[in-house]
Amino acid sequence: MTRDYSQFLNTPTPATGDKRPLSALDRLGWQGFFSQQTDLDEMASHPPVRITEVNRNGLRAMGADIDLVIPPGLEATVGDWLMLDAELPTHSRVLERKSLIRRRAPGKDRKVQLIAANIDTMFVVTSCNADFNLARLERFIAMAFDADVTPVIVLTKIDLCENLEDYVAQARTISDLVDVVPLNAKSDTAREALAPWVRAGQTVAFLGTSGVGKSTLTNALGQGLEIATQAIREDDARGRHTTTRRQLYFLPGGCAVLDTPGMRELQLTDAATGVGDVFADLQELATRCKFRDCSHDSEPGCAVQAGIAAGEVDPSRLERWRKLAAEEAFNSASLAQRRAKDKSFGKMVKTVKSIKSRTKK
Ligand SMILES: Nc1nc2c(ncn2[C@@H]2O[C@H](COP(=O)(O)OP(=O)(O)OP(=O)(O)O)[C@@H](O)[C@H]2O)c(=O)[nH]1
Ligand SMILES: [Zn+2]
Repeated sequence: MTRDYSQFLNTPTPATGDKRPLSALDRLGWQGFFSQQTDLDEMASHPPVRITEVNRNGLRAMGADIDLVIPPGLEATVGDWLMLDAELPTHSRVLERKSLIRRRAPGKDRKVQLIAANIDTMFVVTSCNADFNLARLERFIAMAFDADVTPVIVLTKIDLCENLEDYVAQARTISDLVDVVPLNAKSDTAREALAPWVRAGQTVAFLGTSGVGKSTLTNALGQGLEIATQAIREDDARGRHTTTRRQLYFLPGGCAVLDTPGMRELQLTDAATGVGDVFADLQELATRCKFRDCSHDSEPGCAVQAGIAAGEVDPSRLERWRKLAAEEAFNSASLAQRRAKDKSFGKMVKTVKSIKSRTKK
């Protein structure tokens, strides 16, 4: 007997003009991508729940009429969808992710940490002032591409800036695939400007350095919900302030907003694909260099240098590509690779020290 799954398997992402009432799952960000991974039987016995919060007690999971805390032990992160095993919650099945933002933990063990899953849009926020930095924007965009998240560049503080066109033009040089949205985060029009991405059933996040307007924008979307100020700050062992909570907030219109400090401090790691996507034009050009390991410096037959000579390639962009690729490679290096590097670095330091001490004597 074939069962008719069509009713729930075709859960389209609600469109802007869609007046259909939103189900509890819609509001949590349930999409066709997830329903395709399950069936009615499983949904009945193991209902879908989304991880909306990660804290010390475990993972908070919400579904239709479900709100529980799963104790630590499940390899899942905020934004994940699970098919809940009510008896043994830590054995719940984690659904395949639409997108995943990870990072390597700083410090010795360099374990990969899951930051957030199933984000649809990442607003990369910068302001039209000294914060604006093309290299940093490119790095954030590369991260988004690598995580399979759609990046959108948001330029804030346009009300305080005189040469807006310059900023917009520069931001547009980054990638043809990325929209650029200039706005005043404090004005009533901010919500409207982000509306194409902030839709029911979608999950969005803000990324950017401190003071660029992420909280202001988050609050603008929430209409006075004071979302971003709800994060709990605690002192860590070293007396620094850290936000221990990572949380998804749900807007009245049915869109989820992620607020996590981890997102704000992302280092570029394991994002070689993303870097390649941002600099796709240069990467393509480089395939025509004479040598496969061309460093695009002074090698003969370098197609990239030829592009610069012909005025088709911006030399500063090549420079940023190099730096970003190097940063990515360094941060993504395995512990063993780093140890090897550290060893040779350590040797060098020793040599320098012994030379110094000898010359002192
Ligand atoms: N005039 C103007 N002020 C803005 C705009 N966006 C943000 N601000 C102001 O800039 C300051 C910093 O904004 P926040 O929203 O706190 O910045 P943030 O990115 O959340 O900063 P962190 O929480 O430190 O990461 C606040 O005083 C805002 O009112 C803007 O578009 N125009
Ligand atoms: Zn080359």
